[in-house]
Amino acid sequence: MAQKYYTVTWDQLHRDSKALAWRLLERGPYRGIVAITRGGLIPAAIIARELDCRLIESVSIVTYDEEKRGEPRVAKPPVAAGDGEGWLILDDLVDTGTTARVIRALLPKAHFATVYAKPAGKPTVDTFITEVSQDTWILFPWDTEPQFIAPIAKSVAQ
Ligand SMILES: O=P(O)(O)OC[C@H]1O[C@H](OP(=O)(O)OP(=O)(O)O)[C@H](O)[C@@H]1O
Ligand code: HPA
Ligand SMILES: [Mg+2]
Repeated sequence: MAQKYYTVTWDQLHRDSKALAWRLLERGPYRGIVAITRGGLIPAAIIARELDCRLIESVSIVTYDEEKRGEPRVAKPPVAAGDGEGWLILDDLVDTGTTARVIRALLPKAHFATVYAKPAGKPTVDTFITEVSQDTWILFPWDTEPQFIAPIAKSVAQ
């Protein structure tokens, strides 16, 4: 299990994805967007809207079972993006870079961007917005829900 958690709200994800769209705008236009499912789907939808891009391809790469990393499995390869020339690949984050290396091998000429990045994955991504430490687990809004938290005075040892 990770040592720290970094909770991302829907609002924050929307803002960070828009910040990424601003950065990607100057590198465009793009032929289309490749969303890495599932985590890349929501950033891809937000960024496609901002970049006015209607052509969305999906690639399914399964690397984790909750916080446990396994061998990456391509459950659905790209069918429409050729060698990636002119295409933008989007994912929610790079952690170890395992998923990124698989997608780069499939689409070597595409631009690869993520909203969040950890140090080990940073060299595998072309553009990202926010970095968190390697021992931090990012909790995305689709993995969480608001719940009761005890008052600070009752949760620390007196
Ligand atoms: O840099 P890495 O160590 O490869 O980790 C990053 C990948 O792991 C997560 O996907 P996951 O395999 O959990 O699948 P999901 O997107 O369907 O949840 C995340 O969405 C990235 O795609
Ligand atoms: O920090 C993370 N959060 C959510 N999913 C992930 N997949 C790899 N690393 C992470
Ligand atoms: Mg993923």
